[in-house]
Amino acid sequence: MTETTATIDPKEAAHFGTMAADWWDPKGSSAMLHKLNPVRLAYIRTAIDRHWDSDDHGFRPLNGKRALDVGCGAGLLAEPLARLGASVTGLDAAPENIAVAAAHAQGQGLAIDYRATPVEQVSDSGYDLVTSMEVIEHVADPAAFVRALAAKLAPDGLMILSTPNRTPMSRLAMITIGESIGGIPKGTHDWAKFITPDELTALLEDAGLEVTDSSGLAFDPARGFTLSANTAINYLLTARHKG
Ligand SMILES: C[S@@+](CC[C@H](N)C(=O)[O-])C[C@H]1O[C@@H](n2cnc3c(N)ncnc32)[C@H](O)[C@@H]1O
Repeated sequence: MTETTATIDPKEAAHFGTMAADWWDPKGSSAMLHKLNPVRLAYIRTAIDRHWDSDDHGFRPLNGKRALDVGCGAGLLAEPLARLGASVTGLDAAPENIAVAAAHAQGQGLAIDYRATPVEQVSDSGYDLVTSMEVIEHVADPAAFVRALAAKLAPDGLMILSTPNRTPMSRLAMITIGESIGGIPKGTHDWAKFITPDELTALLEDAGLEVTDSSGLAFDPARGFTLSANTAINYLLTARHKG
């Protein structure tokens, strides 16, 4: 079993490790993440273009940039970041996910540095982009996790996080419906560990960052996930070093 560290809860790592084999199947146990991926990629792409004023970089706005995706699973976000030109490092608590991620990237001809290493034990830093999508609600110590993410971010870097809000609506959508008929494996979420935007903003500020943008991720059965002002279910935050 994966060891407990400041940020890794071994029970969470074991749970997600059981999902590794069908992670890339859009109808498999990670179906919800496949549904989220296009909309969060659109958000990230806009944030990148704004942050680096990269209109002129065309299809590869992350050329020459280093990206760190923490809690990468089997690489649903890491691979598009590599295609946008970044040199990508992906970390995950579940070694099974890292094995599937590495094999998948190789099959796609993508050179991604995948590691089953806790973020606080990564020795290099200075990443231009740090992402962690749908992860903080699964870590052992959210404050230590955010501090460790912040320590990896370059002085002018960009951090983007997404996570479920802690509201009656998120309990209904992500657990009551999501884990019964919504395709999310049972036991994936503990509502009490969900973090509100204000709580996450406070953790980021304590880690020396400031939030520069936020968006809700709303769901409706006809249109799927969309960016929205409504943060009741899930949301994205962009942050950078203060000052
Ligand atoms: C819901 S999945 C999200 C995967 C990926 N970020 C995505 O959105 O496609 C959560 C992932 O975080 C990983 N994880 C949980 N706690 C972690 C930690 N403390 N450090 C790194 N990865 C962690 C799990 O193993 C799992 O792969």
